Amino acid sequence: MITINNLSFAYKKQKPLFNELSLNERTGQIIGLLGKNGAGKTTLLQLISGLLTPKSGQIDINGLNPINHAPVLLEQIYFVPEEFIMPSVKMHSYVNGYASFYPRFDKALFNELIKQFELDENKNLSKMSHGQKKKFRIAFALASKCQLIVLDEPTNGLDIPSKAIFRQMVAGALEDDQTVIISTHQVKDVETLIDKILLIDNGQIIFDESIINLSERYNFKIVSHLPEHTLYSELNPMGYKVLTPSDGETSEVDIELLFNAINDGVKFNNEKPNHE
Ligand SMILES: Nc1ncnc2c1ncn2[C@@H]1O[C@H](COP(=O)(O)OP(=O)(O)OP(=O)(O)O)[C@@H](O)[C@H]1O
Repeated sequence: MITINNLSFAYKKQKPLFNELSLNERTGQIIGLLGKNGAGKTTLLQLISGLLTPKSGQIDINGLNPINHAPVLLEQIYFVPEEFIMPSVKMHSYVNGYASFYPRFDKALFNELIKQFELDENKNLSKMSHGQKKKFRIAFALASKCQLIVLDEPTNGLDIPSKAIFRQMVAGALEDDQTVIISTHQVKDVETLIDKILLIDNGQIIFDESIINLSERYNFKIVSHLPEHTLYSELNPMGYKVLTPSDGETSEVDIELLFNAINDGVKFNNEKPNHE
């Protein structure tokens, strides 16, 4: 559904940010896009959403190039930026005006989501707090039922209960034909949600792996003594957080540990472990 071939991009008077970046993602996944500050996550999301134009290379979303702004594609992409300004209108007026751009918009779902987020639909959007505005945009994005939902740092500004509600909403509100890309540094907020991890560095996707494969091939554990086959470890109040090849048990992927291990140069392979 999302195919990127040899994408190159540079901001004006800046050195190239992406150089021949390629990517192929099937429909129906929740993708976590990770990377250090300035790696280009927001820029890549904007390119995918048709808000920026590549210098060269092709982006293809459901067979269409987002930069052509075809209405049939625009009505299937919803992008929630990290920072945004809301107009001075009441929530219900905004929804009445903008929902019609999204043919699959589900008003009942929207009402349910704003109830869960404890938002008041009679409130003026411009007078909402940062976290409330963010919750409104997330609720609108999910209710849009767009085939591609792009969320840039969605949990920044959300209070602790809202982060859990966010996870439940995303997990519960999606159809099989929807793909969600979440760019975040708050990996704990999405750890139980995402199906795969993309890691961007130096203008390239340097890691592209499903959570299920990672949990089959590697163990992420807290131990008091370093095991023999430790690939990467970090000191922890309980001893060590360690990454090892799988011993046959599956363990939940610790994305922060994984991220640090990749940055430390640990090599991950595609082979399934043999425990016979
Ligand atoms: N409008 C712009 N003009 C020029 N340079 C820009 C612009 N927007 C971003 N950049 C630069 O492009 C690079 C990538 O920025 P981007 O915001 O995509 O990174 P990011 O991975 O989302 O970063 P962060 O994690 O800090 O949010 C940075 O070096 C940034 O300074």
